[in-house]
Amino acid sequence: MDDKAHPKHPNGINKDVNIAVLGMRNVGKSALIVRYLTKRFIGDYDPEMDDIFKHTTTIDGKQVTIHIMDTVWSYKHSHHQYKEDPITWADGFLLVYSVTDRDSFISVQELVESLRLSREDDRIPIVVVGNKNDLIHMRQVSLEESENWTTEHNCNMCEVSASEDVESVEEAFHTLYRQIKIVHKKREKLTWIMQRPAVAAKLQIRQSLRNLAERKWRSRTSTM
Ligand SMILES: Nc1nc2c(ncn2[C@@H]2O[C@H](COP(=O)(O)OP(=O)(O)OP(=O)(O)O)[C@@H](O)[C@H]2O)c(=O)[nH]1
Repeated sequence: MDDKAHPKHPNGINKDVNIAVLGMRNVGKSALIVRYLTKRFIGDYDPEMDDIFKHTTTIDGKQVTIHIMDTVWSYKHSHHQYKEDPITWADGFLLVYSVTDRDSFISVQELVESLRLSREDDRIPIVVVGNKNDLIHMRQVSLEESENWTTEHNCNMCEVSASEDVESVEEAFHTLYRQIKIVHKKREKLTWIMQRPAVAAKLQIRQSLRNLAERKWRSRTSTM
């Protein structure tokens, strides 16, 4: 299943998409990934199983390839040897909590903040997923609370059950995929604009003027 082939677009932007699944222990990260890849729910997983999966599927009528990384909580302090650092590797993040575990929801909130800080990007694609919504009697986090928090912090969210529902799990991954593609398209457009001769010339002139102004300012301050 593991295949690291990850072709680059001529302008350096990957055509494939990398998704890292993060969240506290026992929230159902592996269950969600297996459900998405195989449409099946498996109760227990081999903790040593491969941590990057390649998946080719059709989204919005297009055939696409997604690489999905399963992680171990807390990946930074665990002894698990990642081939890649999920923070720099991923184009987007699926942050999972369990609706039956308030601490796991708090940890997702912390993850949102720390991912945005470490990637220095407030618009990094993130989808927050509340798993195990089949366990109604054990619920500790309401849908309303989660929706309020994610709206306030500008992320998409959904509730799913890896054990009972295929569609909502698929929708969570595909929503994130679409967000990533929007970011890629914007970046592609920007690269294209920057490479146009007229724009490149303007930028060069602007930079030369800036350098000149800086040199003048330096020589003035050094003679004071
Ligand atoms: N009822 C219910 N149980 C679930 C669901 N998803 C996962 N589980 C169970 O929750 C437990 C943890 O699931 P995992 O997928 O191993 O969780 P994880 O987040 O990958 O855990 P770590 O590998 O320890 O980080 C297992 O016993 C699963 O069977 C769900 O949607 N509903």
